[in-house]
Amino acid sequence: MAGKLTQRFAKSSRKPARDSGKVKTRKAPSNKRIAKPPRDTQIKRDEKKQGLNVVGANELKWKSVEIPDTMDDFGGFYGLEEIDGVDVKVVDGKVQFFTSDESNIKRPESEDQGSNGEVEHSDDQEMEDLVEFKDFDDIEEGELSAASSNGEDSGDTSDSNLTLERSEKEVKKKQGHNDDESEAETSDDGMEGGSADGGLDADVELESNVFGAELSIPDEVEPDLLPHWTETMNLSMTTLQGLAAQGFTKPTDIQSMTIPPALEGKDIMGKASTGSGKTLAYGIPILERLVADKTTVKTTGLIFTPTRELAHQVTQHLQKLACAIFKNSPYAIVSLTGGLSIQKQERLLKYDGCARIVVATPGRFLELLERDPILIDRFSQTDCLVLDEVDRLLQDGHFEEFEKILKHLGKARNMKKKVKSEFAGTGWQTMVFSATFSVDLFNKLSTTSWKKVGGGKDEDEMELSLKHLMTKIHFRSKPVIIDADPNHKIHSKIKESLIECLPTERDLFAYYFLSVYPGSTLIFCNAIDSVKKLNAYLNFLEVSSFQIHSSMTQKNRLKNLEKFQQNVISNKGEGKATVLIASDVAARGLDIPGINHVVHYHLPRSADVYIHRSGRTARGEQEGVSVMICSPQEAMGPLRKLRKVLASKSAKRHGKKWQKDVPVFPIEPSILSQLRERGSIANTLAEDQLATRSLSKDENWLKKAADDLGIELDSEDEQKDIILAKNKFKKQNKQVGKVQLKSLQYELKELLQQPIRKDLRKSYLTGGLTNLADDIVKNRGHSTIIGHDKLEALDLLKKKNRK
Ligand SMILES: Nc1ncnc2c1ncn2[C@@H]1O[C@H](COP(=O)(O)OP(=O)(O)OP(=O)(O)O)[C@@H](O)[C@H]1O
Repeated sequence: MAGKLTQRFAKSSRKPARDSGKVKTRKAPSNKRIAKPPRDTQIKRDEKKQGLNVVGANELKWKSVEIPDTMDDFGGFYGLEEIDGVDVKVVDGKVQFFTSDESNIKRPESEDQGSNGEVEHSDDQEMEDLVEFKDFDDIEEGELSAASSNGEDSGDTSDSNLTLERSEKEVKKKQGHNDDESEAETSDDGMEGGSADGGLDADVELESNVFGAELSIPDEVEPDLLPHWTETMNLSMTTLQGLAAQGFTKPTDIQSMTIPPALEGKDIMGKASTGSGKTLAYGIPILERLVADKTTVKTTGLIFTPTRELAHQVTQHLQKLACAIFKNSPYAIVSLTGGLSIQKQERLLKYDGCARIVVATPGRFLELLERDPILIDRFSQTDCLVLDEVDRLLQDGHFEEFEKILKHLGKARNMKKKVKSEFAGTGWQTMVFSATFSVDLFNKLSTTSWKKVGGGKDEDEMELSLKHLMTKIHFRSKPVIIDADPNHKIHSKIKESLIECLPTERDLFAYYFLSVYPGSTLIFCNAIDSVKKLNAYLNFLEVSSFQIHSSMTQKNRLKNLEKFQQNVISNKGEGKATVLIASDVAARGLDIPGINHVVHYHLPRSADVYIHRSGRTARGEQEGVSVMICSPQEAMGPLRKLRKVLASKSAKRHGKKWQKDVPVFPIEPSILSQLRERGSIANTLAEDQLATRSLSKDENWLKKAADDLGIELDSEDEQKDIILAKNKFKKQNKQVGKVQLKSLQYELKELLQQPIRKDLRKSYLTGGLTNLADDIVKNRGHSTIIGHDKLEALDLLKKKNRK
């Protein structure tokens, strides 16, 4: 019987591989899931006899489904389309549509029709339907099996989980949503989102995978090409190819200490500094298991991360490692996170060969398990469980979700054990990792009493943390404890420093730092409001600045990460700063290549956050700078505590003063004074911009609420609500009139055109102490400050440390 079909219309704008002919020439994999044409044709003929038209998805006249504005969980529903009077059948794993109602079919005038009225499909058309289906979130069974099991081309490999859904955006636009300003996912402070980059084009798609890069994979790797790997561990050719493709010639400390026991199946508790390669320390053992497990299609490894970005990044990292076998299988290693369509993820998980390794955030993973018990069964058979950034995963909020996940999977696993002995295992291998295990680090820096949490004074920090972990995670036995860098809490390649200033001058000092030390800088703020304000401020000062915080939509977060990275490359040659301003959503795990400086606009609330934030620089073999902007009040309390917690054991033993631990960053007053005026105007403009946006949002919200309630709103109602009125008044106070706005903008423009000079000296091109002309010709001087040396913040701090 014909029913009502509902389809999620979410075409990727990426060009499918159809043109290349690769899809057409795809061969069936060994499990023969590709549709068999003869039977297919027979069914079409039978249906025709019954007066039914067999049509492609593209030829149906889908109608948009109205979604009520009040539905807040729009992630999976915007862009829904439906149709009546169409029957759908799966024939040999291929979806077919049948309808007797001609009005359901789009008929372009030029289209050829066969004598019986059936649309003749060319081969190309059929292929288009197949590709379209993948993009509709509905994936052809044979196609996926083919892609994932034999590694042949499955079309556009860039269509990963990061793919954006155009129609979703279009519908949102129609409904008056600005992407950058929509969706408060886990809003810390209840504030609205803001323009990500002061006018980011909402139609811009992600052009590349944010964390991805093209690799050239060697066909074979002679073991003696990677002796550092092959001499100490027995790795498959697949892994060696992945390592060689990325140029990783030797394991990092945490990798050489972790991989051998992990390959033996031991549970691991691993600690190593930020940026030291922990992802591959657990990724390689999982890949080795997967390569050895040729017969099954089960999920070999289940990896949990606390943030979505980190899950996507880990996925990319493992995809690169496994490039030799999964080069063209974008779904073999997948991330399951919130912020992206749950329906798509559910469909994906139904196919054999997909999700051999899963990287998930606990919230979305639990949601998926609770919607489909079959998934509980499937994931309970996994071999290996990893908790990346375990200390964060087990903190409030996440832990309840994680505990439920463990309960579901554990129960299913035990049941299997009783019923079918071949499924019985001794439990999965568990590996947990972080750069911060010490309980001390988690104490809030702002608390007045400084208490050491934990047991005896001399008890090892890792042992203490393990006790804590053992109560939460069920290891099979006591795990192997690995501490790759017991003497350092902060990565030894990070040079720390401190800028003291008044709380109201943070913006100015941040601008100073960026002006004198251009490069790629990641600035962390404690509040989303501050992220938005600083972003607007820097944009007015013509600094390339982007923002990322938890009240932005997931895709805008990823988009801004991508834009930041693109700008880092283009600005580098010109000696200009590129800035990413972030809330702590970006503090953990993110591996953004080439960050030169991390600036703590506010001191973080705990020492572990400080370590993770700072660790966004000095990744892998690189060095980096971490600068704290600190008010006198912060210096008295939180900073003191922070330095005490971070002090190395030897410094503590020698009674070294915490103040000497971190050098003060040198500031040149003459340069600062030249930045003051422009900074002040930018500040007024930024406040005006944010207040105006916020007021217009409030107004829309009030109007909508009144409409929903069917009441008429007049300005007196607003006046009566004291909080509303106060808020409005506060914001209005920050606005400047149109005329003043124009004049300020003009003034700022003029100021920005004036060059900044070292020591406010009148410098002459060929005279004076510095020969500017010579500097310019030899590209020696500072790119924006006349008469100033080109100096890296890192070199400056190294010199200072030596002194
Ligand atoms: N053996 C290796 N040789 C060279 N570079 C490596 C090696 N292993 C990993 N890397 C690189 O080092 C960087 C940091 O790796 P990774 O993200 O795994 O660090 P991490 O220890 O997990 O950091 P965090 O604690 O901040 O999450 C990455 O860019 C990665 O590609």
